[in-house]
Amino acid sequence: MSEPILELKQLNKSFGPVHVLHDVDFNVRAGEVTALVGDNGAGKSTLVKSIAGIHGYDSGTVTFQGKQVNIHGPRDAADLGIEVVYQDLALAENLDIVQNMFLGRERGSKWLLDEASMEKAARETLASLSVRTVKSVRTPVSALSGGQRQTVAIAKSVLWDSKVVLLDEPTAALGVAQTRQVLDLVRRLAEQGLGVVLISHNMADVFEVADRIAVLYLGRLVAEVHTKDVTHGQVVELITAGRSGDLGLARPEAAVL
Ligand SMILES: Nc1ncnc2c1ncn2[C@@H]1O[C@H](COP(=O)(O)OP(=O)(O)OP(=O)(O)O)[C@@H](O)[C@H]1O
Repeated sequence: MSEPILELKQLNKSFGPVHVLHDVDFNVRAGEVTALVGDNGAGKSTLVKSIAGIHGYDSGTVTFQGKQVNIHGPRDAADLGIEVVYQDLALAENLDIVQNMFLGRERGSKWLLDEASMEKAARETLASLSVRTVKSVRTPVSALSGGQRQTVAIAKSVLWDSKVVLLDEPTAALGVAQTRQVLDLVRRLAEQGLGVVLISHNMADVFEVADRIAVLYLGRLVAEVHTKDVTHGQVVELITAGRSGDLGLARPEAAVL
């Protein structure tokens, strides 16, 4: 079993009087896809935003590549190589793929921002992820399908030597074929050695690509299990009830309670 690249311990987060995350332990492992699942309001987005530095956490520790780190803002997360691909994707419609992939990344770039090198880097990144659905990197985002947009947003997140990528419902708005392409891409990220976190409500997607499943229930991490050790039914039970009697009896060692 690989050591976690990112390890959260006893994380707590409140918004005013609302205690959202309770002593959450959560691990991300390089080369693996960890699905983060839980009902609406369970705290998935709050956990991801804590990791991404969008908002802080009140207590707990974050260890990255074996060292304890502080993530106080998005810059801290980006400097560590932690990237989040949000559902709204934050792509600029009127700009092309290359421009979007470099948007907001002007500072401290490893490439001088001349058009030719940006275009080359964009093309190479898409090629390294075996993305073939996008014909030209000069296509404006407004002309791309939902799946292609998702692909561009994911490729953007790995352009900068990322180590951990968190994907918020990447297939939520996609059709069957596009979902297929994005799930393939999610697997390839892990195969390239990244630690991948997939937030999803779709059990079929989760069971298809995730190596592990972490379940949040009312702000508590109630289980972290190997996908191969559980059934859909057990995971649904963990999501809806915070426990699975079945799992408890059959494989007490599988759930970290
Ligand atoms: N900025 C905020 N201020 C106050 N409460 C918040 C804030 N952000 C989230 N919450 C509360 O935290 C809880 C968890 O919300 P969160 O969005 O993290 O859940 P989620 O698991 O991502 O849900 P969903 O699947 O619906 O996106 C909810 O009760 C929500 O109302």
